[in-house]
Amino acid sequence: MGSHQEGEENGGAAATAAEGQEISAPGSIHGFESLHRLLEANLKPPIFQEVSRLLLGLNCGRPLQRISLPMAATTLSEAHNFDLQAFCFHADAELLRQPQIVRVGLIQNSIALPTTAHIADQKNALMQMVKPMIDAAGASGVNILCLQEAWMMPFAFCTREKRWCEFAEPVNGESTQFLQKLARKYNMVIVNPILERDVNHGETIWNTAIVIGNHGNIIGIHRKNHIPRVGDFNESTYYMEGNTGHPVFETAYGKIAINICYGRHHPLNWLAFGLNGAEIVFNPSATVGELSEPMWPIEARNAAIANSYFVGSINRVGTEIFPNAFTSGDGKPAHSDFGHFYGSSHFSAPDASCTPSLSRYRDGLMVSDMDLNLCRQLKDKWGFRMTARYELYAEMLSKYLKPDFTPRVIVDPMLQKRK
Ligand SMILES: NC(=O)NCCC(=O)O
Repeated sequence: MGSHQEGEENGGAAATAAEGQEISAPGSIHGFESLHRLLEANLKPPIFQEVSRLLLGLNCGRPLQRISLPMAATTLSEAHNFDLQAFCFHADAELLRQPQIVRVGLIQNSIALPTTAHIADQKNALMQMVKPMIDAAGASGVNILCLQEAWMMPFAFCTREKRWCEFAEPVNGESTQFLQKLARKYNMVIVNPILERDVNHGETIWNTAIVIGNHGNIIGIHRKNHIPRVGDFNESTYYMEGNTGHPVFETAYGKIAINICYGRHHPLNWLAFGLNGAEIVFNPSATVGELSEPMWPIEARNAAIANSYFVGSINRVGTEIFPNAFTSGDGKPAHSDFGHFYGSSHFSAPDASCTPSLSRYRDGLMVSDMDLNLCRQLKDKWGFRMTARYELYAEMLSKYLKPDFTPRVIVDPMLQKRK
C-alpha cells in the first residue's frame, strides 16, 4: 500500500500500480484489486481522469481528493496486509455555519479461521484480526467506525443448520465489550453489527447493529428490517424481521443510522432513515458477486442522492467453505460455499460523488472525511424533500395495504384482450 498525498486526486491509486504484475488472487479482476485500479493501470492518464469523472462524479466541481493518513496507520496496513484508502468530501463554505467535518471509517474483513474451528476460537481470531484495522482507524483519528454485517461469524445462514446460532451474543456480549474498550481508547463511535441473542425475550435471535458511543456507552440498537429470501441467503431460518423501526442515533459526531444489508434494496427503508434526520447511513452487508455485484455501486449511491445524506457501504471479503454441502431450492447442485464475497466497500455522498472501492479480495479500512454541511446544501439545491409529494404516496400505500386493493390500470379500449 503506498502513501496518499494530500490533494492527490482520485487517480491516485498508484498504491498498487504495479498490479499488472500482481499474482492473480481469487476474487481479483484480472489481477487487480478493484475496477478503479484496473482502469488506472490500463488507461492513459487523461482518459482515466475522464472515465473517473464519469464513474465517480465530482465533489464541489472537482475530482474527489485522497488524503494522507499517519504513518502508524499505513504501517499497520502493510504489516497486516489490509487495503487502506482515504478520501475527503468537501462542502461549499457557508456564511453562517462552520464546516462540520467528521472522519468516518468502514472495515471489511474475511473470516480468520476455517468454519470447522471451535466457535470460541473463530470469534477470538476474528477480534484479533480486526483489531489492527481498528487501531489504524484510531491512529487516523476516525470519529465514527462501522464494521460489516455479522462480522463476528462466518455467514453461515446459507446452510440452514441451527448449530450456527451459537455465534449469537447479547447486545452487551463479548464483541460489544471488546469494541467498547476501543471506543473509549480512541474516542470513537463504533457500530457493531452482530447476530444478537435477546435473552430477555425468550432467546430470540435478531440481526442487529449496536451503536457504541465514543465514551464506550451503548447508545442504542437497530435490528435489520428486511430479510432476504433469495438464492442461498436463507437468513429467515435464523432470525426475524426487526422491531426497532428506523432509529437515528445522535452521536458526538453526527446523526447516524444503519440500514443492514438487504435493506438496501428497499427505497422506503432508506427514506425512513432520512426522514428521521440521518446524516450518515451505514449499510453493513454480506453479499456475493454472482447475486448482487451489478447492484452494489448503484443502490447506496442512489440512496445518498435521493435522501441527501452520506452512505457508507461495507461488504465482507473472501469465500467461506462450510462442512456440509447445501442446496437452496434453486435447482443448483449442492455446494459448500456461497461464492465470493466481493468486499468493495466505499462511500457515497449526497452530491452523487463516491469514492473508489476497497479491494475485492483483501481485508480493508476505508476512511473518509466528510463535511456534513453538504447534506443541507444538496437539500437546498435539489429540493427533493420539498418536491417529494409524500401525501400522494401515503394515500397510495394506504389503499394498497387494504385487502380490496385493485391496481389502477387504464386499458387501451383498442387492445385485443387475451383470454
Ligand atoms: N445479508 C444479506 O442480507 N444478503 C442479501 C444479499 C443481498 O442483498 O445482496
